[in-house]
Amino acid sequence: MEKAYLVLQDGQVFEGLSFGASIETVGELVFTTGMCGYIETLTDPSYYGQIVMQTYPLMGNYGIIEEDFEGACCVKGYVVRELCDTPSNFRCEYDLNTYLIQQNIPGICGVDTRALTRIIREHGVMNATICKEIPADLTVVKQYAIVGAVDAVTCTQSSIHGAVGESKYRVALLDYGAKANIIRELQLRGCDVTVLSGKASAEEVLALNPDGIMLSNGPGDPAENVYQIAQIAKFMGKVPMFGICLGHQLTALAMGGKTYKLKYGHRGVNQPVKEVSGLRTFITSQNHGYAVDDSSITRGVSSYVNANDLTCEGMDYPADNAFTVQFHPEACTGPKDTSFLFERFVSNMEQYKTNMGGNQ
Ligand SMILES: NC(=O)CC[C@H](N)C(=O)O
Repeated sequence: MEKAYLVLQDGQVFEGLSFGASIETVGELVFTTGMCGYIETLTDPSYYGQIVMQTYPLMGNYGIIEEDFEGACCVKGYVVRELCDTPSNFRCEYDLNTYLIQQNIPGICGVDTRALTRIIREHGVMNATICKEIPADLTVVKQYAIVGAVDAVTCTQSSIHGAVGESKYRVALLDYGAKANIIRELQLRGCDVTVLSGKASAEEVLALNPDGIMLSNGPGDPAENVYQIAQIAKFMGKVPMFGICLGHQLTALAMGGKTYKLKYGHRGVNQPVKEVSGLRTFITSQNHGYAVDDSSITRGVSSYVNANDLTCEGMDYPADNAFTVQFHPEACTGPKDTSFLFERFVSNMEQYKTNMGGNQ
Protein backbone atom coordinates (compact mmCIF):
# COMPACT_ATOMS: atom_id res chain seq x y z
CA MET A 1 0.00 0.00 0.00
CA GLU A 2 1.25 3.44 -0.96
CA LYS A 3 1.36 6.42 1.34
CA ALA A 4 -1.51 8.92 0.98
CA TYR A 5 -2.63 12.10 2.72
CA LEU A 6 -5.94 13.49 3.79
CA VAL A 7 -5.54 17.27 3.78
CA LEU A 8 -8.29 19.46 5.23
CA GLN A 9 -9.13 22.83 3.70
CA ASP A 10 -7.60 24.54 6.74
CA GLY A 11 -4.25 22.86 6.03
CA GLN A 12 -4.31 20.07 8.64
CA VAL A 13 -2.63 16.94 7.28
CA PHE A 14 -3.32 13.29 8.16
CA GLU A 15 -1.01 10.64 6.79
CA GLY A 16 -2.34 7.21 5.92
CA LEU A 17 -2.29 4.51 3.28
CA SER A 18 -3.99 4.57 -0.09
CA PHE A 19 -6.56 1.96 -1.10
CA GLY A 20 -9.25 1.80 -3.77
CA ALA A 21 -8.50 3.82 -6.90
CA SER A 22 -5.06 5.38 -6.98
CA ILE A 23 -6.27 8.88 -7.88
CA GLU A 24 -6.55 12.22 -6.12
CA THR A 25 -9.88 13.64 -5.07
CA VAL A 26 -11.49 16.72 -3.56
CA GLY A 27 -14.84 16.67 -1.75
CA GLU A 28 -16.82 17.69 1.29
CA LEU A 29 -15.64 15.59 4.25
CA VAL A 30 -18.49 14.19 6.34
CA PHE A 31 -18.58 11.49 8.97
CA THR A 32 -21.06 8.71 9.53
CA THR A 33 -21.34 6.78 12.77
CA GLY A 34 -22.91 3.52 11.53
CA MET A 35 -21.05 0.48 12.84
CA CYS A 36 -22.34 -1.54 9.90
CA GLY A 37 -24.05 -0.75 6.61
CA TYR A 38 -21.00 0.47 4.70
CA ILE A 39 -22.34 -1.11 1.51
CA GLU A 40 -25.58 0.88 1.78
CA THR A 41 -23.57 4.00 2.67
CA LEU A 42 -21.24 3.72 -0.33
CA THR A 43 -24.16 3.17 -2.69
CA ASP A 44 -26.50 5.86 -1.30
CA PRO A 45 -26.63 8.57 -4.00
CA SER A 46 -27.25 11.18 -1.27
CA TYR A 47 -23.49 11.12 -0.64
CA TYR A 48 -22.80 12.61 -4.09
CA GLY A 49 -19.78 14.94 -3.92
CA GLN A 50 -18.78 13.94 -0.39
CA ILE A 51 -15.73 12.20 1.05
CA VAL A 52 -17.25 9.83 3.58
CA MET A 53 -15.44 8.99 6.79
CA GLN A 54 -16.57 6.10 8.97
CA THR A 55 -16.16 6.73 12.70
CA TYR A 56 -16.37 3.00 13.47
CA PRO A 57 -12.76 1.78 13.32
CA LEU A 58 -13.05 -1.34 11.14
CA MET A 59 -14.69 -1.44 7.72
CA GLY A 60 -14.98 -4.10 5.02
CA ASN A 61 -15.21 -7.14 7.30
CA TYR A 62 -18.23 -8.63 5.51
CA GLY A 63 -17.07 -7.65 2.03
CA ILE A 64 -19.29 -6.47 -0.80
CA ILE A 65 -22.73 -7.95 -1.49
CA GLU A 66 -24.25 -6.50 -4.65
CA GLU A 67 -27.79 -7.39 -3.66
CA ASP A 68 -27.44 -4.80 -0.89
CA PHE A 69 -26.62 -1.90 -3.23
CA GLU A 70 -28.95 1.09 -2.83
CA GLY A 71 -27.92 2.88 -6.02
CA ALA A 72 -24.79 4.10 -7.77
CA CYS A 73 -21.63 4.84 -5.83
CA CYS A 74 -21.45 8.65 -5.83
CA VAL A 75 -18.97 9.34 -3.02
CA LYS A 76 -15.81 11.28 -3.90
CA GLY A 77 -13.61 9.38 -1.45
CA TYR A 78 -13.66 7.03 1.51
CA VAL A 79 -11.83 7.33 4.84
CA VAL A 80 -11.49 4.49 7.34
CA ARG A 81 -9.33 3.72 10.34
CA GLU A 82 -8.71 0.08 9.46
CA LEU A 83 -9.60 -1.65 6.22
CA CYS A 84 -10.35 -5.36 6.43
CA ASP A 85 -8.86 -7.17 3.44
CA THR A 86 -9.96 -10.65 4.58
CA PRO A 87 -13.76 -10.33 4.61
CA SER A 88 -15.74 -13.23 5.95
CA ASN A 89 -19.46 -13.65 5.35
CA PHE A 90 -21.54 -16.29 3.59
CA ARG A 91 -22.94 -13.58 1.28
CA CYS A 92 -19.61 -11.87 0.55
CA GLU A 93 -18.81 -11.62 -3.18
CA TYR A 94 -15.53 -9.66 -3.15
CA ASP A 95 -13.70 -7.17 -0.98
CA LEU A 96 -14.20 -3.46 -0.37
CA ASN A 97 -10.87 -2.49 -1.90
CA THR A 98 -11.80 -4.22 -5.19
CA TYR A 99 -15.15 -2.42 -5.21
CA LEU A 100 -13.58 1.02 -4.83
CA ILE A 101 -11.05 0.25 -7.57
CA GLN A 102 -13.92 -0.78 -9.87
CA GLN A 103 -15.80 2.43 -9.05
CA ASN A 104 -12.66 4.58 -9.46
CA ILE A 105 -13.06 5.96 -5.93
CA PRO A 106 -9.96 6.61 -3.83
CA GLY A 107 -9.79 5.62 -0.19
CA ILE A 108 -7.40 6.28 2.67
CA CYS A 109 -6.95 4.07 5.71
CA GLY A 110 -4.78 4.15 8.80
CA VAL A 111 -5.75 7.72 9.67
CA ASP A 112 -6.92 8.85 13.10
CA THR A 113 -10.63 9.03 12.39
CA ARG A 114 -11.41 9.91 16.02
CA ALA A 115 -9.29 13.05 15.86
CA LEU A 116 -10.78 13.93 12.46
CA THR A 117 -14.33 13.49 13.75
CA ARG A 118 -13.62 15.82 16.67
CA ILE A 119 -12.30 18.44 14.25
CA ILE A 120 -15.42 18.19 12.08
CA ARG A 121 -17.72 18.31 15.11
CA GLU A 122 -16.03 21.46 16.38
CA HIS A 123 -15.48 23.23 13.08
CA GLY A 124 -18.39 21.85 11.03
CA VAL A 125 -18.09 20.00 7.72
CA MET A 126 -15.00 20.95 5.73
CA ASN A 127 -13.67 20.28 2.29
CA ALA A 128 -10.70 17.97 2.01
CA THR A 129 -8.49 16.22 -0.48
CA ILE A 130 -7.10 12.69 -0.59
CA CYS A 131 -3.75 12.96 -2.35
CA LYS A 132 -0.29 11.48 -2.78
CA GLU A 133 1.50 14.81 -2.37
CA ILE A 134 0.46 17.59 -0.02
CA PRO A 135 -0.71 20.51 -2.21
CA ALA A 136 1.13 23.79 -1.70
CA ASP A 137 -2.01 25.75 -2.53
CA LEU A 138 -5.39 24.71 -1.12
CA THR A 139 -7.54 27.14 -3.14
CA VAL A 140 -9.15 24.36 -5.21
CA VAL A 141 -10.03 22.46 -2.03
CA LYS A 142 -11.43 25.55 -0.30
CA GLN A 143 -13.51 26.52 -3.30
CA TYR A 144 -15.01 23.08 -3.90
CA ALA A 145 -18.82 23.09 -3.73
CA ILE A 146 -21.44 20.47 -4.51
CA VAL A 147 -23.67 21.77 -7.30
CA GLY A 148 -26.20 20.21 -9.67
CA ALA A 149 -26.32 17.11 -7.48
CA VAL A 150 -29.87 15.90 -8.21
CA ASP A 151 -29.41 16.32 -11.95
CA ALA A 152 -26.22 14.27 -11.73
CA VAL A 153 -27.80 11.27 -10.00
CA THR A 154 -31.45 11.10 -11.10
CA CYS A 155 -32.47 8.42 -13.60
CA THR A 156 -32.83 9.47 -17.23
CA GLN A 157 -35.57 6.98 -18.09
CA SER A 158 -38.59 5.99 -16.09
CA SER A 159 -39.06 2.38 -15.00
CA ILE A 160 -41.89 0.28 -13.60
CA HIS A 161 -41.54 -2.02 -10.60
CA GLY A 162 -44.51 -4.30 -10.00
CA ALA A 163 -46.03 -5.03 -6.60
CA VAL A 164 -45.06 -8.16 -4.74
CA GLY A 165 -48.33 -10.07 -4.57
CA GLU A 166 -51.60 -8.34 -5.38
CA SER A 167 -51.31 -4.90 -7.07
CA LYS A 168 -53.37 -2.47 -5.04
CA TYR A 169 -51.89 1.01 -5.51
CA ARG A 170 -50.12 2.96 -8.21
CA VAL A 171 -47.28 5.06 -6.85
CA ALA A 172 -45.27 7.64 -8.77
CA LEU A 173 -41.81 7.85 -7.22
CA LEU A 174 -39.80 10.98 -7.99
CA ASP A 175 -36.18 9.87 -8.17
CA TYR A 176 -33.93 12.61 -6.83
CA GLY A 177 -31.28 9.94 -6.10
CA ALA A 178 -33.61 7.28 -4.70
CA LYS A 179 -32.40 4.40 -2.59
CA ALA A 180 -33.54 1.03 -3.96
CA ASN A 181 -35.12 0.03 -0.68
CA ILE A 182 -37.78 2.74 -0.96
CA ILE A 183 -39.02 0.93 -4.08
CA ARG A 184 -38.84 -2.48 -2.36
CA GLU A 185 -40.76 -1.29 0.72
CA LEU A 186 -43.53 0.02 -1.54
CA GLN A 187 -43.60 -3.14 -3.67
CA LEU A 188 -43.94 -5.25 -0.53
CA ARG A 189 -47.08 -3.30 0.36
CA GLY A 190 -48.92 -3.90 -2.89
CA CYS A 191 -47.65 -0.87 -4.81
CA ASP A 192 -46.83 -0.80 -8.50
CA VAL A 193 -44.07 1.79 -8.52
CA THR A 194 -43.30 3.99 -11.51
CA VAL A 195 -39.93 5.62 -10.97
CA LEU A 196 -39.74 8.98 -12.70
CA SER A 197 -36.77 11.21 -13.32
CA GLY A 198 -36.39 14.03 -10.80
CA LYS A 199 -36.71 16.30 -13.84
CA ALA A 200 -40.31 15.16 -14.52
CA SER A 201 -42.92 17.90 -14.65
CA ALA A 202 -45.98 17.96 -12.38
CA GLU A 203 -48.12 17.28 -15.48
CA GLU A 204 -46.10 14.14 -16.30
CA VAL A 205 -46.47 12.92 -12.72
CA LEU A 206 -50.24 13.50 -12.61
CA ALA A 207 -50.71 12.03 -16.10
CA LEU A 208 -49.88 8.64 -14.55
CA ASN A 209 -53.06 8.99 -12.49
CA PRO A 210 -51.22 7.76 -9.38
CA ASP A 211 -52.88 6.82 -6.09
CA GLY A 212 -49.92 8.37 -4.30
CA ILE A 213 -46.69 10.28 -4.93
CA MET A 214 -43.46 9.39 -3.18
CA LEU A 215 -40.57 11.87 -3.07
CA SER A 216 -37.17 10.27 -2.61
CA ASN A 217 -33.99 11.12 -0.78
CA GLY A 218 -31.20 12.78 -2.75
CA PRO A 219 -27.97 14.73 -2.60
CA GLY A 220 -26.93 18.35 -2.37
CA ASP A 221 -28.45 21.59 -1.14
CA PRO A 222 -32.26 21.26 -1.29
CA ALA A 223 -32.78 24.96 -2.09
CA GLU A 224 -30.85 24.53 -5.35
CA ASN A 225 -33.71 22.46 -6.84
CA VAL A 226 -35.91 25.34 -7.94
CA TYR A 227 -37.60 23.37 -10.73
CA GLN A 228 -38.40 20.34 -8.53
CA ILE A 229 -39.77 22.59 -5.77
CA ALA A 230 -42.10 24.30 -8.27
CA GLN A 231 -43.38 20.89 -9.49
CA ILE A 232 -44.11 19.72 -5.95
CA ALA A 233 -46.05 22.93 -5.28
CA LYS A 234 -48.19 22.06 -8.33
CA PHE A 235 -49.04 18.42 -7.53
CA MET A 236 -49.11 18.60 -3.74
CA GLY A 237 -52.62 18.09 -2.39
CA LYS A 238 -53.88 16.33 -5.51
CA VAL A 239 -53.13 12.79 -4.23
CA PRO A 240 -51.57 11.42 -0.99
CA MET A 241 -47.87 12.20 -0.75
CA PHE A 242 -44.94 10.91 1.30
CA GLY A 243 -41.45 12.44 1.24
CA ILE A 244 -38.19 11.11 2.64
CA CYS A 245 -35.11 13.22 3.46
CA LEU A 246 -34.52 15.43 0.39
CA GLY A 247 -38.21 14.82 -0.41
CA HIS A 248 -39.03 16.22 3.05
CA GLN A 249 -36.84 19.28 2.49
CA LEU A 250 -38.17 20.00 -1.01
CA THR A 251 -41.76 19.76 0.24
CA ALA A 252 -41.00 22.28 2.97
CA LEU A 253 -39.53 24.63 0.37
CA ALA A 254 -42.57 24.11 -1.88
CA MET A 255 -44.71 25.19 1.07
CA GLY A 256 -42.76 28.44 1.28
CA GLY A 257 -40.57 27.21 4.14
CA LYS A 258 -36.82 27.46 4.61
CA THR A 259 -33.95 24.99 4.90
CA TYR A 260 -30.49 25.57 6.34
CA LYS A 261 -27.18 23.73 6.55
CA LEU A 262 -26.42 21.90 9.81
CA LYS A 263 -22.97 22.21 11.32
CA TYR A 264 -21.97 18.62 10.63
CA GLY A 265 -25.24 16.85 9.81
CA HIS A 266 -26.75 13.60 11.01
CA ARG A 267 -25.26 10.48 9.48
CA GLY A 268 -25.55 7.10 11.12
CA VAL A 269 -27.97 4.44 12.22
CA ASN A 270 -28.79 5.47 15.79
CA GLN A 271 -30.31 8.96 15.63
CA PRO A 272 -33.10 9.29 18.25
CA VAL A 273 -36.28 10.90 16.96
CA LYS A 274 -39.19 11.90 19.21
CA GLU A 275 -42.85 12.16 18.30
CA VAL A 276 -44.10 15.70 18.79
CA SER A 277 -47.61 14.62 19.77
CA GLY A 278 -46.80 11.36 21.54
CA LEU A 279 -44.44 9.72 23.95
CA ARG A 280 -42.47 7.46 21.66
CA THR A 281 -38.84 7.86 20.63
CA PHE A 282 -37.59 5.90 17.62
CA ILE A 283 -34.04 5.03 16.66
CA THR A 284 -33.52 6.01 13.04
CA SER A 285 -31.04 5.85 10.21
CA GLN A 286 -30.04 9.24 8.81
CA ASN A 287 -27.84 10.86 6.22
CA HIS A 288 -28.36 14.54 5.78
CA GLY A 289 -26.49 17.82 6.03
CA TYR A 290 -29.44 20.22 5.72
CA ALA A 291 -32.57 20.60 7.84
CA VAL A 292 -36.01 22.18 7.61
CA ASP A 293 -36.76 25.24 9.70
CA ASP A 294 -40.24 24.15 10.79
CA SER A 295 -41.05 27.58 12.23
CA SER A 296 -40.96 28.88 8.64
CA ILE A 297 -43.95 26.75 7.59
CA THR A 298 -47.51 27.76 8.38
CA ARG A 299 -49.40 25.20 6.29
CA GLY A 300 -47.86 22.17 8.06
CA VAL A 301 -47.15 20.94 11.58
CA SER A 302 -44.00 19.45 12.98
CA SER A 303 -44.40 15.69 13.62
CA TYR A 304 -40.96 14.50 14.76
CA VAL A 305 -37.98 16.17 16.38
CA ASN A 306 -34.39 15.01 16.82
CA ALA A 307 -33.86 14.15 20.50
CA ASN A 308 -30.19 15.19 20.37
CA ASP A 309 -30.40 18.67 18.88
CA LEU A 310 -34.17 19.29 18.61
CA THR A 311 -34.02 19.91 14.85
CA CYS A 312 -37.05 19.13 12.69
CA GLU A 313 -37.38 15.44 11.72
CA GLY A 314 -40.81 15.39 10.14
CA MET A 315 -43.76 17.44 8.98
CA ASP A 316 -47.44 16.69 8.49
CA TYR A 317 -49.50 18.62 5.96
CA PRO A 318 -53.04 17.51 6.81
CA ALA A 319 -54.72 19.90 4.37
CA ASP A 320 -52.70 18.33 1.55
CA ASN A 321 -52.85 14.67 2.65
CA ALA A 322 -49.06 14.67 2.78
CA PHE A 323 -46.37 13.87 5.33
CA THR A 324 -42.60 13.90 5.18
CA VAL A 325 -39.69 12.73 7.31
CA GLN A 326 -36.04 13.68 7.50
CA PHE A 327 -34.89 10.20 8.56
CA HIS A 328 -34.96 6.95 6.58
CA PRO A 329 -37.87 4.60 7.37
CA GLU A 330 -36.62 2.33 4.54
CA ALA A 331 -33.13 1.97 6.06
CA CYS A 332 -31.88 -1.34 4.86
CA THR A 333 -29.22 -2.05 7.37
CA GLY A 334 -31.79 -0.91 9.95
CA PRO A 335 -33.10 0.14 12.35
CA LYS A 336 -36.60 -0.71 11.17
CA ASP A 337 -38.44 1.18 13.95
CA THR A 338 -40.18 3.57 11.56
CA SER A 339 -41.12 1.27 8.67
CA PHE A 340 -44.75 1.74 9.82
CA LEU A 341 -44.65 5.04 7.92
CA PHE A 342 -45.01 3.06 4.70
CA GLU A 343 -48.22 1.59 6.13
CA ARG A 344 -49.37 5.11 6.91
CA PHE A 345 -48.80 6.11 3.28
CA VAL A 346 -50.60 2.99 2.04
CA SER A 347 -53.54 3.65 4.32
CA ASN A 348 -53.73 7.26 3.06
CA MET A 349 -53.87 5.87 -0.49
CA GLU A 350 -56.53 3.33 0.49
CA GLN A 351 -58.71 6.08 1.97
CA TYR A 352 -58.14 8.32 -1.02
CA LYS A 353 -59.16 5.54 -3.41
CA THR A 354 -62.27 4.79 -1.36
CA ASN A 355 -63.26 8.46 -1.30
CA MET A 356 -62.69 8.78 -5.03
CA GLY A 357 -64.83 5.68 -5.62
CA GLY A 358 -61.83 3.82 -7.01
CA ASN A 359 -59.08 5.17 -9.19
CA GLN A 360 -58.77 2.73 -12.04
N1 LIG B 1 -30.38 11.68 2.29
C1 LIG B 1 -30.89 12.81 1.79
O1 LIG B 1 -31.91 12.83 1.10
C2 LIG B 1 -30.11 14.06 2.06
C3 LIG B 1 -30.80 15.34 1.73
C4 LIG B 1 -29.86 16.53 1.52
N2 LIG B 1 -29.00 16.32 0.41
C5 LIG B 1 -29.06 16.80 2.79
O2 LIG B 1 -27.89 16.55 2.84
O3 LIG B 1 -29.61 17.28 3.75
